[in-house]
Amino acid sequence: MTSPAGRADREAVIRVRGLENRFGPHVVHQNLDLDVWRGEVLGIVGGSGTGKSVLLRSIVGLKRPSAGTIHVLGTDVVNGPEKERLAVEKRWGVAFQDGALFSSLTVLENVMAPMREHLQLSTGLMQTLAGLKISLVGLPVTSCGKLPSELSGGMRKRAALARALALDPEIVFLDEPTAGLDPIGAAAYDELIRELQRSLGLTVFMVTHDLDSLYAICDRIAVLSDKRVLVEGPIETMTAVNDPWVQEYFTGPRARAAQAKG
Ligand SMILES: Nc1ncnc2c1ncn2[C@@H]1O[C@H](COP(=O)(O)OP(=O)(O)OP(=O)(O)O)[C@@H](O)[C@H]1O
Repeated sequence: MTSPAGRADREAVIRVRGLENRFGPHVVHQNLDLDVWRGEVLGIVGGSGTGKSVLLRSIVGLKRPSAGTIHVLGTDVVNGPEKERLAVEKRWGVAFQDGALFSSLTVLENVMAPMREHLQLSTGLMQTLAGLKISLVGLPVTSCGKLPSELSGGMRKRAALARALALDPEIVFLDEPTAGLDPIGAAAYDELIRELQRSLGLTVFMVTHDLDSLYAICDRIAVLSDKRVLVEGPIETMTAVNDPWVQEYFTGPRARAAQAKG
C-alpha cells in the first residue's frame, strides 16, 4: 500500500513554515518547515531538548511562536481570527504524555469534558458517546466510573486517548504515547493507534523516542535537529542520512532490534 506521504494527491493537513520559537534568548526553533499529510502516522524524533514537545504545543496553540506560520486543516492557527481557530480546534485531539486527565473527574466525565465544552448534547447522549470512545480504546466498561488515580499508567494513557477522540477528530496529537509502558503494553498501544488510524482515517502526529513504535506504525519520520526539521521521510531512508545523531539513532543495536520486530 502506498502511504499518503508518497502520493501525488496528498493533502497537507498541517503546514508549518518558517517557525521560530524562543524562550527569552534561548532559540528552540528557527526557520522550521514541516508538512503533515492526511492519513499518515508521522513520528517526530530528535535528541533531548530539540523542541519536539514545543513544536507540538505550538501547533495546538499552547505556545505562541515568535515567528512563522502554522496552518491546520487550512486555518491559520497563529494569526487567523479567533473564531476560525476555535472551530478548527474541535477537529483535533491531544493526548499528553502523563494523560493530563482531570484528577477529580471519573474517566467517563473526563471523556465527556470536550463534549460539554464544544457540543450541545444532552448529558445522556454524551454519556453514551463517551462510553463508546472508552470501549474503542480497549478499556473495560468498569473503568468509566473510576478516577484516573485508580487506573494503571497504561489505562490512563488509553483514557487520555479516549478523551482525545471525544469529538471525532481528524488529527490526533500524541506526546510520548508509550513512555513508561512495559514492552507488551507499548506494543498493544501501538497496535491500537494503528487500528484507530486505519478505521477512523486519522492523521497521527506523534512525538516519540520509542524505536519500536517508529518501526511498527510510522509512515514517515521527521527528525528535529539544529532548531529545524533536519530530514523527513520513511524510516527506511533514515540510515542513509549523513548526520551523526541520525546514524547513531537509526543504526544502533536498539534500532536493529526494533527493525527486526517491526
Ligand atoms: N516553558 C518553557 N520555558 C522555558 N524553556 C522551555 C519551556 N518549555 C521548553 N523549554 C525549552 O525548550 C527546549 C525544547 O523543549 P522540548 O520539551 O520541546 O524538548 P523535547 O525535544 O521534547 O525534549 P525531550 O525529548 O527531552 O522531551 C528545551 O531546551 C527546554 O528547556
